[in-house]
Amino acid sequence: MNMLTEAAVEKALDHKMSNVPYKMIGKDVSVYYGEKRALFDVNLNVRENTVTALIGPSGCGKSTFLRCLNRMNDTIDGCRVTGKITLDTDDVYDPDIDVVELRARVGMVFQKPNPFPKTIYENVSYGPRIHGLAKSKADLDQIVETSLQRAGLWNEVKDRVHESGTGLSGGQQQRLCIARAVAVSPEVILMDEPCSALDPIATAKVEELIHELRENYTIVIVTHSMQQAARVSQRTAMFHLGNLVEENDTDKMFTNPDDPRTQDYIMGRFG
Ligand SMILES: Nc1ncnc2c1ncn2[C@@H]1O[C@H](COP(=O)(O)OP(=O)(O)OP(=O)(O)O)[C@@H](O)[C@H]1O
Repeated sequence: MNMLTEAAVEKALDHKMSNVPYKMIGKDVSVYYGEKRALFDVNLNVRENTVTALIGPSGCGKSTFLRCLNRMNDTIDGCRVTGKITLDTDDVYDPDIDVVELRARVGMVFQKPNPFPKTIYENVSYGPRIHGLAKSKADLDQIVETSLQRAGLWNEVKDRVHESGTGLSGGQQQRLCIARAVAVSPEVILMDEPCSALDPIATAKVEELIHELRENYTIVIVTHSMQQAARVSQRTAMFHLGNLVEENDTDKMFTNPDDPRTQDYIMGRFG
């Protein structure tokens, strides 16, 4: 298949996004930090094997919504979430759900690469070990290798997996964090501005990786970069002042959005 045909197929697939099933459903999601309300009845669904970008001006609630998806807001004192979020058929906020298990199914990559101050091997093998995913040392070795391969890092580190993860470059550290998230076989990966601390070359590598990861995982990414949202995502959701303004196929959002606030934000008129 030549490049043109491939691009045409990709485009056609993008236009069929409305047929892609939902992996996560957010219904009437509101979030309060003490008295302050940060999200207002957000209805946003995340499609399977799709990259969904969350955009909007600073403080509009993108990270707050992202953190609802794997209950990371539980760790913030005074934070209260109402509404309903499901992962497949499971209620994410069911009091009986095992939150550690949930966060393995819905992994997270943060803004600043945050490897543990341990070896590359230990960074990637920690999750599989605590979740009992490997029966033997050989199994664990295999998981580490596959995860580093999926994160596009294996070739760069295969001769030094027993050296410190913090000795890697910023971009390599972020790919190590992606390998660490991938190692526990998540279904969804949440990324909160994963490239904001990276230079353009490292950013391009991570973006390429996000594109590849979509084959096996559902991805939700918060980004301040309109170019990045347009490059990596198939669906885009625009937030403003705690409200979901619009959610649509990414190419429609960037060419013919339904809401004037989306148009203004994309054109750099506010935010
Ligand atoms: N831990 C917290 N305690 C109190 N208020 C918070 C907390 N985290 C976020 N907020 C408030 O909730 C609102 C939404 O913040 P959030 O970080 O979700 O926005 P954002 O769109 O991700 O912003 P940015 O693009 O600047 O990261 C803001 O008004 C913010 O001040």
